[in-house]
This record gives sequence, structure tokens and C-alpha cells, in this order.
Amino acid sequence: MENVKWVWSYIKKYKFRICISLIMVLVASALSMVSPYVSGIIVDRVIKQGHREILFALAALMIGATAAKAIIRFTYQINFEKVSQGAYMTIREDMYRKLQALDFKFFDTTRTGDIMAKMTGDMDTVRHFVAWVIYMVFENAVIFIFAVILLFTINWQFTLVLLLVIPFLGWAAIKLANEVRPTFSAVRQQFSRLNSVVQENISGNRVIKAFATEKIEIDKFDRENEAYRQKNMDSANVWSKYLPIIDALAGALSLTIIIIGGILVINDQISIGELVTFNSIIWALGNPMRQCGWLINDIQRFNASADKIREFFETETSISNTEQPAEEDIKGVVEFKNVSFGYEGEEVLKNVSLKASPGQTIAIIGPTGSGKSTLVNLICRFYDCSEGEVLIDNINVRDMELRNLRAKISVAMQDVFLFSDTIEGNIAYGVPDAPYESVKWAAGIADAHKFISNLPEGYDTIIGERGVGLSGGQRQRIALARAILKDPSILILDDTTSSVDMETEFEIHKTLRSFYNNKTTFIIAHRIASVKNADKIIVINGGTIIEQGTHEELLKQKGYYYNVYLTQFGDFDAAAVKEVG
Ligand SMILES: Nc1ncnc2c1ncn2[C@@H]1O[C@H](COP(=O)(O)OP(=O)(O)OP(=O)(O)O)[C@@H](O)[C@H]1O
Repeated sequence: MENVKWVWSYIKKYKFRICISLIMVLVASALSMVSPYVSGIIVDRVIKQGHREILFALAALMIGATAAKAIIRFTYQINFEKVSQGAYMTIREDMYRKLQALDFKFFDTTRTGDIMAKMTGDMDTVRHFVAWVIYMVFENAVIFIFAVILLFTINWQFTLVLLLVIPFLGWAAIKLANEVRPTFSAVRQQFSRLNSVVQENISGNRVIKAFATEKIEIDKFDRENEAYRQKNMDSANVWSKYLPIIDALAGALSLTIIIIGGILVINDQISIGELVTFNSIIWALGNPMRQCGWLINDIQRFNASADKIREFFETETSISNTEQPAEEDIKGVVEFKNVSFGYEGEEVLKNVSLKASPGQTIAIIGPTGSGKSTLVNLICRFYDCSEGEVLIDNINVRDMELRNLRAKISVAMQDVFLFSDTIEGNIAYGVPDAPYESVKWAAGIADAHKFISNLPEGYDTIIGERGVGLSGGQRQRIALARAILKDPSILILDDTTSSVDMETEFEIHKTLRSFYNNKTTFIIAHRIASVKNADKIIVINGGTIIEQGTHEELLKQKGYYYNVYLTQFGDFDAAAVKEVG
């Protein structure tokens, strides 16, 4: 019932159209009684009693009723299709909006294939419910009731005998509904898994080719595919157990009519014409009974899909606005006060405190997995810290308007993602109306302008999925240009130049410094060359700050930073180290 309530919230804006359509269903169902009823009259009045003069009028009535029914039926089917398409579009829009509102935690723990399955297969089942199942349930119920009323007016005792099958039908229908529902849920779950395997296979095709694991991947797919077939079979087995029972009950009606009807005619209790009416209307009792099995299937399919979609809508996001968020301009003073954080369980950051002011460049260095990216992810609230506070301009980031906060921060992430768009579109992603000159300016700072200009289509070159291939360093520089063009108060570069050669990287950082003298910049890097000119270098190990200071100060400390320096520069710069020391 909850699922019907939910779908009603999407279709209630079409309630006028739905009401009109349901009235049309009533009229069409009533019209379908005309032919069986008139057939009986033709037998009794025209054939038996010889009133041939009414034959033409009765035939015209039958043809008229059949044609009118066909037109009305077509109209309401189209109407329900329109309602379903309207609801389909709105649910899809809502799902997409919900997807945008979900936080990193959701995407960390949810497979893309699951989301895609909800947005395609499950959505289509809901559409089918609105387009077809709703009116079919009503149509079958109404036809059944009309048929029973008509038969009652002819001979109520005979009608009651026919209706003896109803309790058996009800029993079979309830059993089917209860047993089939869990099997449909299992089918939908397995479909999501199958989708995930295909999606990962496509995304990871390069790794698969590089490791020549096609066979393993095929086996993995075959296993999920087989499981999907099995789940579908489990479900088919349930309804193949009950559908023959329902079918047999519907079939029993014909037999009853012939036997009991024949006896009643012989005993003069009903006329042959009335028996003809009974016989011609038998479909109006049998069909709804047969359809009932299929409709239960469709309803349970709808329930399984609607459960999944509603569960998606109910997904909680831990990162959201407070009730009265501060929407102030951001100058860029960033402060971590005794910050601790862990993803699921184990602490990744432990009691971290640091402060950065506008105009300052803070470099973060440390072994892999030490918590560098995690630390900067807390600034724009990709995650919230579990202890302590992250403050910007002395305001806790949790109290700031989320969109405003993120609008003032630019992040060039470690994993570069480029959209299927032109290079210009990718650079201007955060500022879609940026003039061409500004895009070129940002590309210039990121040292990307030269290679972009050398491409045959320059800034109009399509990249990303299905676009031209770019080297890792080129992709990083486009991502960097994208972050620069946003002109943020706080710029975060998470290992953004790791694939760029050292000389280019040095030039990029030099140019950046001259343009970013009023912004707060965080640079995460593994190379000393990328961090040595920073105003403050933070060394993180195991989630805590173990050293901090300028390049010279850290060399003097002869700790982790000093050792990294020696490893990267070796004997070549030993003299310089000695000088500092
Ligand atoms: N989304 C996540 N869910 C769970 N654990 C995570 C997640 N992201 C990172 N971690 C874990 O948190 C720890 C710190 O990761 P983080 O990415 O911050 O390290 P890093 O210092 O930036 O590493 P690198 O230099 O390799 O980029 C690692 O142990 C990592 O496995």
C-alpha cells in the first residue's frame, strides 16, 4: 500500500485525466455486455419467435457497441500511457536530483550498476504499472461485476453456482501473491549485480586487457548471468505452480455452463437465448480470473521495484546544510582544530591542528595512505570530521551554506575526471559562461595552452569518453586549468601535477604563486620540488602531523622530510643540505 501511495504522489496531478479514463473504462466495460445480451435476444426473439424485423436494429446495436468500445478503450489506453510517461519523467528527474544531493559516503559504498538498474529497469516496471496495470485491474474488476449483475438478472441461482469457484480463485491468488513477491525482489537484486559486473567491465577494460583476464571476466559474468537466470526461473516456478490452477478454475466455468445450463434448458428453467447469453458472457468471468494471475505478478514486480526506488529516495545524506547556514563571503582563513576522522571505524586522522591564511601556500607531504587527501577533503565537507572542528574564516564549515562553501573552493583531484565535452567545456565546467579568453588564461597558467593549441581542433577538441586520448599529464593540466578558472578563495591541488615532468611542474607552481598571492593554496605532492617553495610544509604520517615548517626548517630537523629530500636528490644536492644544516 505504501508503494501505491508513493506512486499516487506522482500521478495525482493527472487525477482529472485518470478520473475521466476510469469513467471510460466503466462505459467500455458496460458496452462489452451488449453483444452477449443481444445474442440471447436474437436467439429467443428473432430465431425462436420469428421477429425478423428487429434483427437489423439488434445487429446495428452490436456493431455500434463494439466500435464505440474499441474507440473508448483506445482513448483511455493512450491516456494512461500519457500519465505514465509524465510520472516516469518526474520520478527520473527526482532520482537524478537525489543523486546530486548524495554525499561521498554513498558513492563510496554503492555500485554504479545498482544505481543504473534503479534508474532503468526498476523505473520501467513502475511505468508499466501506471500505464497498464492500474487500468487493467479496474477494467477486469468492472467487467467481472457487470457480468455478474447481468447474469443475476437472468438467473441468480445459476449465477451463484458459477461463482462457487471464486473462493478457490481467491485462495490461489493470495498464495501466488505471497510467494512470488520475494522472488521478484531477488530478481531485481541480481539484475543490479549483473549490471554492476558489466559496468565495471566497461570502465576497467584497459586493466582487463593489460592483465589478459578476459576469460576470468567472462566466467564472472557467466556466474552472475546464470544466477540471474536462476532467480528468474525461481520466480517463474512460483507462478507456473499457480497459473494452471487459476486457468483450470476459469476453464471450469465453461464446463459448468454446458452441464448445468443444458439441464436448466431441458427443464425449461431458462431459455436457449439465456443460455447463449450465459455462454457468450463466460469470457467476462473467465478472463478477469485468468488475468488476475498475471496482474498479481505485475503488481508484485512493481512492489519489488518501488521498494528499491523508495529506499534510494530515503537514503540519508550526512552532509547537508544546517537550518540557518551562514552565507558569507569566504576570505580563506582555514583552521583545523584538533581534528580526528575515520571512514568506517579506524581513525585516519588523529588530532590534527593547523592554520592557513589567505596568500599562504601550505604544502602537504607524507607517505601514501597517511591521510593527506582525507585532510583536504574535510575543508569542502566531502566528509565531516568526527572530532574537533574545521573552520573557515572562524566559522565551522558545518554551519556554512554548502553550495556557497564549495563555490569558493576549487579542488583539482587526484583522480582526474574529464567529461565527454570539448576541452573548452571541460575547463569552463565550473564557470560555464566564462569568456574564451579566460579559458585560455587558465590553460596558460596550467601550462596546457601550448599542447591544446597544437591539437587540430584546439579548444574545440572533444575529450573524455569517446573523445581523443590525452596523456596523464595533459589530463591533469586540463583539470588544473578547470580549478584555476573558478577563481576560488581556497585552491586545493591534490597531487595534481604528479604526471607532469619536473620542469613543467616547477613552472606551473611558479606561475600559480604569482597569480594566487591573495588565496589560500593547499598542495599535496610527493616531490620535494613541488613543495619546497611553500610558506609552510606539513608532513603527515599515520594521520598525524609529524613535522611542519619551511623547506629550510624541515631540512634542519633531519626527520622524514630530510630523508625524502635525500632520496629524491641524493648526493647531487648533498652539498646544499650540508649548507642548510
Ligand atoms: N573512501 C574511503 N573509504 C574508506 N577508507 C578510505 C577512503 N579513502 C581513503 N581511505 C583510507 O584512508 C587512509 C588515508 O587515505 P588518503 O587517501 O587520505 O591517503 P593519502 O595520504 O592521500 O594517500 P596517497 O598519497 O596515496 O594519495 C588510507 O588508509 C585509505 O585506505
